[in-house]
Amino acid sequence: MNEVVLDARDISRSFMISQGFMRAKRPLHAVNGVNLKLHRGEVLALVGESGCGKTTLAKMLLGLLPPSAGTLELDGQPLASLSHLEVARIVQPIFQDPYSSLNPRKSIGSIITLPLQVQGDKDPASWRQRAEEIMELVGLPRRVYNNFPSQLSGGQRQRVAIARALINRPRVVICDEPTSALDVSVQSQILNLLQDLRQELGLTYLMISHNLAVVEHMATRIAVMYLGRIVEEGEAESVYNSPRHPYTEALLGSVLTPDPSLGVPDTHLGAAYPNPLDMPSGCSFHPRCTKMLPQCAQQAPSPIPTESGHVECSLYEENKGKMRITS
Ligand SMILES: Nc1ncnc2c1ncn2[C@@H]1O[C@H](COP(=O)(O)OP(=O)(O)OP(=O)(O)O)[C@@H](O)[C@H]1O
Repeated sequence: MNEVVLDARDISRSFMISQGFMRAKRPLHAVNGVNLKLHRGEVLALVGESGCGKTTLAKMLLGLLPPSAGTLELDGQPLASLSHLEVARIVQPIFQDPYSSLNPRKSIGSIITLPLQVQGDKDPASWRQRAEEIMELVGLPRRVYNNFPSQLSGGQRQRVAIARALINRPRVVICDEPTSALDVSVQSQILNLLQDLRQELGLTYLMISHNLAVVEHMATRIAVMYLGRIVEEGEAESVYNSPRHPYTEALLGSVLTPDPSLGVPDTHLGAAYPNPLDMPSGCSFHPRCTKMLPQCAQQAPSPIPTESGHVECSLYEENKGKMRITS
């Protein structure tokens, strides 16, 4: 369980944003100094509101977007030294929308076997057999091999996406909201399937969600992201049962507005999600925090170790390597 399969050290990614004609471009810090370790066999849930940087972080971990700063290692090797094909053999994504992530003109068989072709598998005669094996594992009947995505239900399409991701037996799977586009009745079936596959194939998951409840029964660890930073991280049970960061508490209470672009002030938190181009001074959460201290508007908190992770909040201070509440 202690083998590190993915290690992100202080990684950041910014985008230069133009705010209109004749105005200078400004950096938007989508991911801002994130440290994250994925240990073999664990399910790390990355949670946070829309726009906090989850997808940007996932794209960097998949080698699809280079970090502006920091280092990334996959299976002990610097990600920057690996080719796209090598990265794809180690880490694979499963996206949220099985309607748009599958090519409607390709048959299920060709969708599932495409990664074998891309990786230059030398034995095309075995592709169908390998596809059927993985179809059985994900609960898809063999008879759909020659069907097209439009002939399948949403749940079956997500099973196709899972089969495609797993056919080359990656070690890490990044699941980006894997059930949010599905009917509620199907969501738990897909989560249970992912859980079974993890055990059977020894997989490690990074599960991205804006909703802590969705990942509740799967996560072994939880990382809470806010405006590009991991503000709290730790063992799932500890984060659920005794959340330290006021933002984690708010997420657990599910009181956040789902779409920050709506600019709707959240009644519980008192203010809308900030514009990432105009980051608040000090602690970036302070304008919405119900427990704000006088220093929070000026001073960005440093990470403080907890029993199983860390929290970035001035309510706590480090005392001989342990955390205590600021007096
Ligand atoms: N290619 C890009 N160019 C400019 N800005 C970007 C780009 N990609 C992301 N951003 C900005 O970076 C910030 C983080 O976006 P990101 O998509 O990573 O967040 P997210 O948490 O995944 O959101 P969602 O849950 O809606 O997918 C947002 O403010 C977004 O507008």
